[in-house]
Amino acid sequence: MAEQELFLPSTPGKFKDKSHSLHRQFHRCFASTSTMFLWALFLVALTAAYLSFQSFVDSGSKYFSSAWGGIHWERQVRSSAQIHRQNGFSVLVTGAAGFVGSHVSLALKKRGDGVVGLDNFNDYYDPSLKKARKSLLNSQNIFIVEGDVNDARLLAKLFEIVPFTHVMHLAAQAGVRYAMENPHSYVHSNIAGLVTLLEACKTADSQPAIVWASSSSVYGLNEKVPFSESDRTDQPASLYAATKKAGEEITHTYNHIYGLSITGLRFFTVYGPYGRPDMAYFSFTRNILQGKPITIYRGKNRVDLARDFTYIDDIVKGCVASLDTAKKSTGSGGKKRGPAQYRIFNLGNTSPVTVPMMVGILEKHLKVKAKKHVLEMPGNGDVPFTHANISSARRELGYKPTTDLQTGLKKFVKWYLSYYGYNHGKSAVLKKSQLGQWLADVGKGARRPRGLAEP
Ligand SMILES: O=C(O)[C@H]1O[C@H](OP(=O)(O)OP(=O)(O)OC[C@H]2O[C@@H](n3ccc(=O)[nH]c3=O)[C@H](O)[C@@H]2O)[C@H](O)[C@@H](O)[C@H]1O
Repeated sequence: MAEQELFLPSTPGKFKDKSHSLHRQFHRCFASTSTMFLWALFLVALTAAYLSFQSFVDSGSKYFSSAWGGIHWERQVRSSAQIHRQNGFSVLVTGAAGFVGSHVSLALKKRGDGVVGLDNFNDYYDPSLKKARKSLLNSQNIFIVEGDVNDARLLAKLFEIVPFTHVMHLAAQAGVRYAMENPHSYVHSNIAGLVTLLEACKTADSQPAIVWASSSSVYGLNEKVPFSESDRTDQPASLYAATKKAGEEITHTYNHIYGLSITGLRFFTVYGPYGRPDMAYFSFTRNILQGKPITIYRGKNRVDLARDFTYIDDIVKGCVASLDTAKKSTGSGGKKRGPAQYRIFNLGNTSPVTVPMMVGILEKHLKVKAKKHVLEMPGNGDVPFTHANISSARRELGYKPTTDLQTGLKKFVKWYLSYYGYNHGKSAVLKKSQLGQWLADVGKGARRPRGLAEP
């Protein structure tokens, strides 16, 4: 009985009650489990929806933030890449709205090659100058895609649309001293961007040959002159130089593993019309015309700094000759099929000029005396001098610079005054009569500077 009581309800009611409450509990429990299940399902669905929305936004952000894509865009890319000469190239020029990039693009297009530009139009210096270069290229039917070399999807798309035979890689974060202000921009463009581009090139079927811009700054603190390609390059003085040196090693790796044909060009302080406003000859011109002082750095023991200033037209010839002599890449679709060409050349002028002498030439062409502040070179990445040995480029590329600094700066000043006018930004320091003289002496055939009445 006691046992029975253990297993049977003492009263049916009680039992009934108990079973009912158990049933209710079970029901409640089931109900709450199913509610929980439904809630969980709802939460999972919500999370999934959120995540997929996020990834849509992430992947789509490129569409939102950049101007590429679409049928019209593809048509522009195809048309720009069209070749108009026998055995011509189709070239992707990165940094096409930049100084060297715009000049090289125009030269290639002029001789009938297909050219597609790529540029992110960043604001390292006045983007309106980049827009002006873009307009110039557009007028010659060169289309510049607005985008970043770090955008792998964009690069894949471009290679899908055009079977580029060559890539002229000139997009980079330039400037030696700015690396102390914004070091990450150098890593972003000169390292990460380079790798993204090489990945796209290596995967392409067939792979393009690559010519790209390294820098004289890789010679760093070397004292042996002139600088030869076989000299040591393991003591860079700036992060800029270090990223260019890293670029040389990285391109070598892609050459070795994937069979990409690589030509690296060590440019020596390139100057000329449509140049970079951050460079000394350009900012000095602006300051001299505005009556502002210029700072001239001087090395240890009061030694003048010197550069192997190289005129843009000579550099363009070196770039084009590099494309012409580049052998094909041997790989395709990410697989190497044999050893590929790997070259490095100095593209300099072989006649260094000191910074004070460069200022003297500007003063002569501008007919205005500079207000000079001479300052001990700060330890900000500068090197005391550069001087290129170009025998290798002469032999292999037929490279022969023909413009000395006098002539090159005369052409630059002529362009500067026709582009900006003589009172770029601030009040003019040149009188109209002085300008008339200048036009007679220097600017024969030049357009009258903007905003200036006939002298
Ligand atoms: O060959 C290169 O690979 C590099 O060339 C260029 O660098 P640099 O040779 O340093 O040119 P740039 O700045 O014009 O200074 C010229 C001289 O003026 C001196 N300088 C400069 C500024 C100033 O205010 N005062 C001054 O004396 C300065 O001390 C120096 O002695 C490119 O910018 C760089 O991107 C890279 O391509």
